[in-house]
Amino acid sequence: MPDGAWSLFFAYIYKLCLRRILTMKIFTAQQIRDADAYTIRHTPISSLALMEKAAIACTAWICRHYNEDTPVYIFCGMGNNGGDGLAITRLLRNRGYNAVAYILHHSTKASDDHTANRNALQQQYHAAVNDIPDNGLLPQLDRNALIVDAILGTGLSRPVEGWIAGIIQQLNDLKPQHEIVAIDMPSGLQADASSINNPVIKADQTLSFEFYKLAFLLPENAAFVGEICILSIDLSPDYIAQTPSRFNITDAFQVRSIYRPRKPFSHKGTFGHALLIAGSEGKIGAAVLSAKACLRAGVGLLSCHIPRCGYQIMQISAPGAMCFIDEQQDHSSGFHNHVLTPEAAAKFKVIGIGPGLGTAAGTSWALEKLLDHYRQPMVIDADALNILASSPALLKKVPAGSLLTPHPKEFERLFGKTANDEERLKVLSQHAVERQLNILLKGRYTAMAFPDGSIWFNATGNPGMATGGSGDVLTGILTSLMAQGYSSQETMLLGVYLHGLAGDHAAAALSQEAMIAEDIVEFLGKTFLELHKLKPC
Ligand SMILES: NC(=O)C1=CN([C@@H]2O[C@H](COP(=O)(O)OP(=O)(O)OC[C@H]3O[C@@H](n4cnc5c(N)ncnc54)[C@H](OP(=O)(O)O)[C@@H]3O)[C@@H](O)[C@H]2O)[C@@H](O)CC1
Ligand SMILES: [K+]
Repeated sequence: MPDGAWSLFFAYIYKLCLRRILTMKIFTAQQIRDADAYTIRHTPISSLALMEKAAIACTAWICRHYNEDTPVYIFCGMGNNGGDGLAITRLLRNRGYNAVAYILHHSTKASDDHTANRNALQQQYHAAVNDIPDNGLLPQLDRNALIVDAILGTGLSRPVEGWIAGIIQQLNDLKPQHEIVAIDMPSGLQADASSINNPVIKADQTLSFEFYKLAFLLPENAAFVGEICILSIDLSPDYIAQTPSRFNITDAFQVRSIYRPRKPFSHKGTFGHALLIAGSEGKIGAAVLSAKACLRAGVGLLSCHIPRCGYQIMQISAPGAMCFIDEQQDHSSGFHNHVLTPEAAAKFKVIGIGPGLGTAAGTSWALEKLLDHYRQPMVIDADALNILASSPALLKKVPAGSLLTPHPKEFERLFGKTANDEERLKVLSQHAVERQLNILLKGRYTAMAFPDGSIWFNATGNPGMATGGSGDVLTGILTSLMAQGYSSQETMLLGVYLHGLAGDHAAAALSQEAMIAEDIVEFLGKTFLELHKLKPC
């Protein structure tokens, strides 16, 4: 290749990598509007051309997923979201689809780009433009038609009510006979605030421009957003790089840049010695799963502190793990003894505690003693969190930098109930900052709060992972990564990503229904191999 071609090629790859890194940011609706305005000001693209780019990307997506026989009804609002819908109608018509736009007059004034696209559509396909006046009725839809929701996007300024709320309700009632694809946002959904109890379109698919919106990642909005596809429209990388975002989402490239492949002269001492305190009578399985995951995730040495009843089970199930056997038969109450002196504590690079631990009085007492002596960051999960939840004084003793891994119920026990998911995120972040802890709130998009106030979301994983023991596996992975020298933040981002991806591989091989927690452990190897193959950007 000639020199000029090489430099163009490298510039293209650089831009791709940069874009990947930048689109991990989750912007507010206002920031998205600013990105739009900045792009129009600083690059040779007009706002109408940007809308055309967005419409081309949506049209291509629709054509990939629905054939030309599908009647397409595109409901458009009066702003630029509606403008997108009008442009999509024209582009679908150009490709031979029977697409018809219905403009809902919820406002007396249309945006400039809406008007321009209305005129363009009308000029080319006069019959494809229909107006529904304020208080007007929806048309009768053909069988198996596709509904495109281009009513309201990021310009939503208040909860929807009245006539337009009724339209949203009627469109939702047309499911499941008709699928709904939402353009940029399901109409009625607020990008940055809770939409609980508001009328919102229930999309099967949301085609979002450039970024995830915070609302997409909140469990309370799952029924509105459906599947998410992020379509790039080349918003200014400069704006994106310069603009701070409190919320972010991890991706493979970022995780790859955290992951450190092994050097040829490494030995097991290089990868740390972890102490896992887990298990009680009837819950030794949790300890085993966690231990297996810890070993599979690459720890150098693993010691497990378990009650007497678990000794043989652990040795047979996870022969790679060493065992400390508690004096108690059915629960542990002597694990604090490992850290009574700084020399003893220094033996372990990290302590992971909680899976299947139980909340016996002796266990609570030992946890308090452990926290009195141990000042290194720990991984704290399950029953250890439940013990902390029962004693605010104990929670205060958790070493700074520790990693807490509550599921929503445990979170509520620790930090109280909240009215909605937006408030829950605030509480999550507030505790991470005030207590200087890393707290990950498990969910479809696990939210990871850092002590600096930022929140990262993870997108790997699937509903098949909602199975007993999945959390124990995560604790094992996190403990393993911390033992190998990853910081608490690196551990959270990398560990949660790996756990989800291993779950995705397990689901692909076995189905979401049939996969069990052990399978997540089994597929960790494939996940590491996949990460290894990626080149860090
Ligand atoms: N960002 C980008 O880079 C790009 C963005 N693009 C697209 O632009 C979209 C944003 O467009 P936008 O700003 O015009 O806002 P939009 O969502 O159409 O709504 C505004 C209209 O709704 C009205 N309205 C508001 N609230 C209401 C309510 N509760 N109930 C009823 N009406 C309500 C409001 O009128 P109002 O009544 O407030 O005077 C106004 O008429 C974005 O989502 C994406 O699709 C792409 O084209 C390309 C690049
Ligand atoms: K929409």
